Amino acid sequence: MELIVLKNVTCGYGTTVILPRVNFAISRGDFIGVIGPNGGGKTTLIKTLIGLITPLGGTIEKHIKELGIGYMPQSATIDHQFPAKVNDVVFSGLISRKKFFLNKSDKIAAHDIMRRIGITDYADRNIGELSGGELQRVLLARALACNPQILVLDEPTTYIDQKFSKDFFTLLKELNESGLAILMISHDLGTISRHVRKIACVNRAFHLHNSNTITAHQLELYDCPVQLLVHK
Ligand SMILES: Nc1ncnc2c1ncn2[C@@H]1O[C@H](COP(=O)(O)OP(=O)(O)OP(=O)(O)O)[C@@H](O)[C@H]1O
Repeated sequence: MELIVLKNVTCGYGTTVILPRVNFAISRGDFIGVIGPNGGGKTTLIKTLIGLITPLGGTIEKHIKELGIGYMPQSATIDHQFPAKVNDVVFSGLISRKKFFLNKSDKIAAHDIMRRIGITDYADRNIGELSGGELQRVLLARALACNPQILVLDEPTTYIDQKFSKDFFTLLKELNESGLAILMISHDLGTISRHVRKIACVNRAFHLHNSNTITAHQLELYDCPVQLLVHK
């Protein structure tokens, strides 16, 4: 079942085209890794998908509910000094243009996801006091709080340690197997290959590779220079 369909979508800013004519669909149960060099357009693509940037051309069809997309931004882009408590940041994932007040069941669902991610102990702390890894967990809980149909992750594992990384991918696998579509940007092709089903190569053009393994030759064909690292 297709959740989002991009038809000839051109992504960019003002008059600057970053990705021309992208054709691609995200379906229930997809797990897509997004790779590409710095400045290739990965974040631009994701921001276009979730509606933070208006496409310069083409159409995006969305067959999802209100708050159907959970977005975990790069933690480096977050203002750590913003005076907000962990609880409030997680609950903010449930706020939309149509819904400004949370009911009891929203809060129970948000607390449940906080428990699954292991952040209940610091629910009342200010986000400015958290380590990079702790903040990343909070951002993941925020993205999942709305029980989304699509989860979009921008470099989610930058600060997290090996132990949580394992729990993190186990949780993603469980959610994905129950139908959640996941789109994950990562510079680590080893991590991508181990967890995703398809790979999107983004370098000022968009190519969808329908497998989780990719060779150096294929990366060259897609004009997508990414280092191939062997993980042991
Ligand atoms: N708000 C903006 N206005 C104009 N150009 C922008 C804006 N944001 C990003 N860009 C440009 O768009 C291009 C693609 O950037 P983008 O952040 O999408 O790349 P990326 O593939 O996510 O890179 P990275 O791996 O470094 O995070 C870059 O050249 C960047 O300078």
